[in-house]
Amino acid sequence: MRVENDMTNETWGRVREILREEVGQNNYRNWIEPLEFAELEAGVATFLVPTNFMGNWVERNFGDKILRRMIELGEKVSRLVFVVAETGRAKPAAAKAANGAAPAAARARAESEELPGAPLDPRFTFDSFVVGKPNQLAHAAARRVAEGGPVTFNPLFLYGGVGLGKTHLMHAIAWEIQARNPELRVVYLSAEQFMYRFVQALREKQMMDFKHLFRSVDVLMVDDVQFIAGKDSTQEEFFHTFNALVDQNKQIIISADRAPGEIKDLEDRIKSRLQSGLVVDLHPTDYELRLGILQTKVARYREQYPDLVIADGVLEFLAHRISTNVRVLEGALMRLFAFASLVGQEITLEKAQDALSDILRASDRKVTVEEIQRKVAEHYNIRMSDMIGPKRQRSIARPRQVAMYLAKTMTTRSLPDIGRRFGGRDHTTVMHGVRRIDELKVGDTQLAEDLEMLRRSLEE
Ligand SMILES: Nc1ncnc2c1ncn2[C@@H]1O[C@H](COP(=O)(O)OP(=O)(O)OP(=O)(O)O)[C@@H](O)[C@H]1O
Repeated sequence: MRVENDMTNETWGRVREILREEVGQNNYRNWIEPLEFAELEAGVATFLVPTNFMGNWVERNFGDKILRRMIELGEKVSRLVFVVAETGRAKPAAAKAANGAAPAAARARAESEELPGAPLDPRFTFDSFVVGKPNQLAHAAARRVAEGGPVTFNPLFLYGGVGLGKTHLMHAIAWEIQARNPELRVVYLSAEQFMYRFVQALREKQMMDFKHLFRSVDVLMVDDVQFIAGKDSTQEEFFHTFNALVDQNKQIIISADRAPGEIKDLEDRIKSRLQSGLVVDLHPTDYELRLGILQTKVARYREQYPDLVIADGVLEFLAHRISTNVRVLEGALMRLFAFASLVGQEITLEKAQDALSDILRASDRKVTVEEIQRKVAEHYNIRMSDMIGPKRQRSIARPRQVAMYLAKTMTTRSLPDIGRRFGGRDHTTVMHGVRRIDELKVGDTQLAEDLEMLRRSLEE
């Protein structure tokens, strides 16, 4: 037994190192590092965790990964068990959590109480949320709710496509409320977790406890509520919880991937309840917001790694080329950071394109140069033949440059290739055109708007 445990301790050390790479530094610090390996007996590996919630969370989110890696390293393990450590043994996750972005009191509280919620991500605060046109309203509403005061919007319903910041905003609200009012019981969880807890309570005949727990919170936040569509008894319970809390004037915040009315298989009475407060959506990101997010993240990263050098134009290129989903954008940036730290060199546009070729391909909208030319010609009311013809007067040349610019930023075509498609022009002419538009758009808001509008309609 002793020998086996020593071996496993060593394996666990190696598994942790692999997971550090796999799940990222923040996840690692929050969830993996605080785990304490206890023993491996009869195929069951036991870990000590600071709280039940943490155990559940790790099991659900990282259990498979841990198990797989242990097996790969030769351990005879078939199951993981997470046991709450006696006080003072394992350290609470949040006390060691990432960059200190979240208020310390709130962190301590979130960990210390057995509320029925999921842990909050310390990175998701208002501080780290970049505001732009597409998310302005959602952000303002979230701020208002987080500031407390009389409950005016109930529920606050946030919706939007994948990776646009719904979860981030919800966590930010939770952190802020807890920082302002540490005595409030704020519970954040996904609709899936709500169902999981509900089913567990049913199975273990603890419905009274379940009801009591959920009705005793001050702020309830349920993420991805579309998940309960079609799940009748969970919907029913959710409806009752919702009503009980609203009756007590407790704040409810809900998110989903679409507007309440568009969630299929959701009971009408729930739809109408969800619509009864404030419904705001997070629009797909635009170029400016994407660039803002990239710049903010690079600035943060540089605080830790001042040696990072990213050439001019790289972030602009990414903001142009990567889809509206912020998660993909972040993934690309993380890859660049990793790349930079490995090769220790400046990240040029070329290197970025190289390192991110798969991501760029995946988010390639496959717009053709010809489509761009047509769209631009239509927009500026010039003929296609003029777009590729020799005329040089400004009323023709400027739209042509706009089209060249869009061709360069929206397709993977090289400059000579683009030149060929513009009536056999030289690549330096294309380069000049692209640069000219790049310069002009800074001071010329009309041009900037035209570009955005054209891009959007080409992306559709
Ligand atoms: N405006 C923003 N500023 C900074 N980071 C952002 C912003 N919007 C999104 N992000 C980041 O993008 C990632 C995805 O965001 P989040 O998980 O909140 O998306 P979501 O809308 O909940 O997506 P899903 O529908 O997949 O649940 C997160 O890491 C988040 O921090």
